Amino acid sequence: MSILRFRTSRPALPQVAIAAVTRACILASSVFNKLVKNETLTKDDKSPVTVADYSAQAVINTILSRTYNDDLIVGEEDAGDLRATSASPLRNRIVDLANEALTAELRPGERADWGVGPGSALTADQLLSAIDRGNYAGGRTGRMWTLDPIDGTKGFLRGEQYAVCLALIINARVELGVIGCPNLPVSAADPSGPRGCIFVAVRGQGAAQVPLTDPFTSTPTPISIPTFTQENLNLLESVEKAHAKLSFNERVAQILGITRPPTRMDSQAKYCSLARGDGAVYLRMPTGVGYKEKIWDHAPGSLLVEEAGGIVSDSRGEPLDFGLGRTLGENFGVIAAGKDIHSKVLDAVKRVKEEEAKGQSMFK
Ligand SMILES: Nc1ncnc2c1ncn2[C@@H]1O[C@H](COP(=O)(O)OS(=O)(=O)O)[C@@H](OP(=O)(O)O)[C@H]1O
Ligand SMILES: [Mg+2]
Ligand SMILES: [Mg+2]
Ligand SMILES: [Mg+2]
Repeated sequence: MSILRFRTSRPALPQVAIAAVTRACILASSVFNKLVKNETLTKDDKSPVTVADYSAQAVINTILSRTYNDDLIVGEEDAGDLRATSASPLRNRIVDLANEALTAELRPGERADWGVGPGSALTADQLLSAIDRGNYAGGRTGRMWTLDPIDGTKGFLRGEQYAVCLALIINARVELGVIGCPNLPVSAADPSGPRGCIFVAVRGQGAAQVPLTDPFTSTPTPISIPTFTQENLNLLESVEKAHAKLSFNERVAQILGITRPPTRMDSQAKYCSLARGDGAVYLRMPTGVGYKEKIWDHAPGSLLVEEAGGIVSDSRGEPLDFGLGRTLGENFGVIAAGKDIHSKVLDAVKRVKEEEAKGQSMFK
């Protein structure tokens, strides 16, 4: 196949990343309607993973490998559990789904030399190896991709928000972020209107949204964080209580005089909503059980917010460090907000931390 040969001229970066994310989004939304019980596994950390997570990672890693064959990938999933003989029904389903997504007809503006389209099917072994190309350990130097094939798997299983998330990191700095949100309304002003958005951010070039139905030929809509009035200020936060300390958020909201209820949604759809002004502050504080945040859960979202004019930091005000490996290191949480609000949130967060420390010392 010509697409497997080494290429001397590489295709434009965002287009390939958008094609990969779009195909994975279509795969995921088609799986949702047909998902049956034994197509979800529980990983060692007790979190769920479905045939959609595995096949989306296989599809995106395959496209990246065909177009940028030297690139390293830090991906969430690995194919270990799929290699057991007992996993053959699951494996077969993943192979079918991944090949269906890879070989689907080209869409307007899409090109076969991006590694997609009819004739690009792979064997089970090739697809399992593609999943395992995501096992890179990450680090401070060099060029790597980070992939969360389905971010918010629990949201996906509930039929709510989830996101396909891909970022390019060079020397620990996120240079490109692409996030696909199949269930997110194209316009928050029309929540029952059309759904499915792709968000794209390129460092130094801004942030934009394109519809999932026509990502290549439609004109991208630039997005930026607006100024919020006190009445409109609100928090964006996790749905899952085990993922973030929501009681902490409540106290921060009280200090900031926020009256509008929080918007709870799964996945990096929170960063996307913030970047286009559907919510004012994404606050994610550690629950205290020692969970380390993963780079694929924040890399594209953080660039999207920065390119939309916002600031992303941890709860000390330090930038997120994407050069530490697969995780962000010791967990100090995440604060993302527009430039004018971020410092106020940071001050409120510091105050709540002090209150908590005092509260704890009273009982010593
Ligand atoms: N214990 C714990 N603490 C903090 N975070 C955790 C924890 N467990 C999981 N995760 C990660 O949360 C990702 C899901 O995104 P959110 O937490 O933002 O959304 S939500 O909680 O589902 O609403 C989720 O991403 P996916 O695994 O891709 O779904 C996890 O990476
Ligand atoms: Mg997961
Ligand atoms: Mg995730
Ligand atoms: Mg995931």
